[in-house]
Amino acid sequence: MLSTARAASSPGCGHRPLSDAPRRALVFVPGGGGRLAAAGSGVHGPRPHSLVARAAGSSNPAGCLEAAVPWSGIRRPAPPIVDDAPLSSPPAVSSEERVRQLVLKQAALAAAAAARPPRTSRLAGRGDAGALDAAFDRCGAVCKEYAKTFYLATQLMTPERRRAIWAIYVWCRRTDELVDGPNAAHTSALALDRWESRLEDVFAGRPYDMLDAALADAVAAFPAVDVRPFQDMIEGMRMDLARSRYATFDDLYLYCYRVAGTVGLMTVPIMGVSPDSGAELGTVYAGALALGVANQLTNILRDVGEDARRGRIYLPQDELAIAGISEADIFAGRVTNAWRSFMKGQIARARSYFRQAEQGAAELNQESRWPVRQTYTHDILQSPHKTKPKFRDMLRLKCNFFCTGLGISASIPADPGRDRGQRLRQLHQESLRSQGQEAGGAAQGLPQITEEASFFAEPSSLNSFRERSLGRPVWYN
Ligand SMILES: CC(C)=CCC/C(C)=C/CC/C(C)=C/CC/C(C)=C/[C@@H]1[C@@H](COP(=O)(O)OP(=O)(O)O)[C@]1(C)CC/C=C(\C)CC/C=C(\C)CCC=C(C)C
Repeated sequence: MLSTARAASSPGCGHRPLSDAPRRALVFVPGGGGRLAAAGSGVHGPRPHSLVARAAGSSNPAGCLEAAVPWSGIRRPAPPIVDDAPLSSPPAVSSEERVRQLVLKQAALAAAAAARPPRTSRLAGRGDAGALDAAFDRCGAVCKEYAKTFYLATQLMTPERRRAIWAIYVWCRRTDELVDGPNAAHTSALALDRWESRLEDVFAGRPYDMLDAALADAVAAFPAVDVRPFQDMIEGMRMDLARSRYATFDDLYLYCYRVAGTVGLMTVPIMGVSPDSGAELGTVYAGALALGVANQLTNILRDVGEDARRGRIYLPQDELAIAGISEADIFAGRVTNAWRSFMKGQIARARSYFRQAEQGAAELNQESRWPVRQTYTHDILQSPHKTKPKFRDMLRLKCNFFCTGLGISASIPADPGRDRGQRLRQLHQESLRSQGQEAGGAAQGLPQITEEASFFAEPSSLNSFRERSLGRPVWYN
């Protein structure tokens, strides 16, 4: 989400009251495509005007993409054209349905690519292996710096897979930093256009710097990785430049797909599906999409207060209106019964996406499951109506923690692997002890999202990534 500097200069951040809206409780409809319904009525409130703002301009259209050392190297044939209508066209069907269709196409493309022989033309084969190794090492170092537990978990993967995942992680983080990092105020729509054409060059085997070169090598090694989710993530960043309100959940869903669901589509072809899986590839992809959406929704609920302080509200306006919550209430951080009940519905919705994600995660290659589960943030979603952990919850947490441990050993096929698994588990514990609040939720001391907490949590404790990136050398140039 957007940085303070950008949000402050971003138009469309006015505080528009919704106070004349009817007050109604919203309940989550399981299996209802993420829908919340007004209790006792199938009727939704009026759809408020969309407060779409124009894209923020910048005196520095180059943004922060200029400083890298050019790289010449591998060629990858142009990626297959995906003939989906652009997701920005007026919706005849819901965004959720259009994204679902796109995900199924991605799964079909991946299946077709997997049937082709592996590509051989790689940078590594051209005498650049040392430089390429250094590029991947750098990606690993960035990943370790920003997401240590996840980085440790990737040690379970084959070297080729983990290098590719690191390269994708770094590309995603660079992309996010364009609108959310210390230099975000300099990111214009033009800078994002240039970032996108640079992405196309990466997929065409013309990387611009060493981090791009790692990605170019990764996508050459895993031809089922398609450019579309990468382009869609950039589109998500464009949404962040252009708007600060979301009229409906369907609008917000599109944003969540673009900035987070895309991560799943980028990475499933690398992680691979278990040979024992009987599931359709589409189910696995749908789970991957759901995990990104679930994590992003959780992120949004975690950051309501922080975003509001930047004039931004990533909550469906029609649902706020039905709940009788005004923008003024949000900007003032008013915790009313209406707010609690609203949050209860939002938490239930996020949880439902986590449940769907698990159906896909269970089908992945065993060595990929733990790394994936390290990215779940569901532990910070408190059960509704509980602000203090009860004995039952503590027991459940302990069980979760124990099961994570079992997951690790179960993913180790042979004795040497078992030793490696034990060592990894030990490293994981050490890293948790030393970091205090790395990924993984309640058991590891993350701030909890209750129906009210997101207003009051200290911003500085909420976002370790962003905090850690400030005041450091800007590695993503
Ligand atoms: C195991 C594996 C392959 C993990 C993927 C790791 C990866 C490539 C992560 C990239 C994450 C990233 C940097 C995304 C950029 C956009 C962004 C920042 C999205 C938000 C992440 C949270 O970051 P943060 O707390 O820093 O947020 P702030 O911007 O600072 O506010 C997101 C919430 C998205 C995270 C989404 C995922 C990690 C999705 C993971 C999905 C999979 C790995 C698919 C799993 C497959 C199945 C079948 C379930």
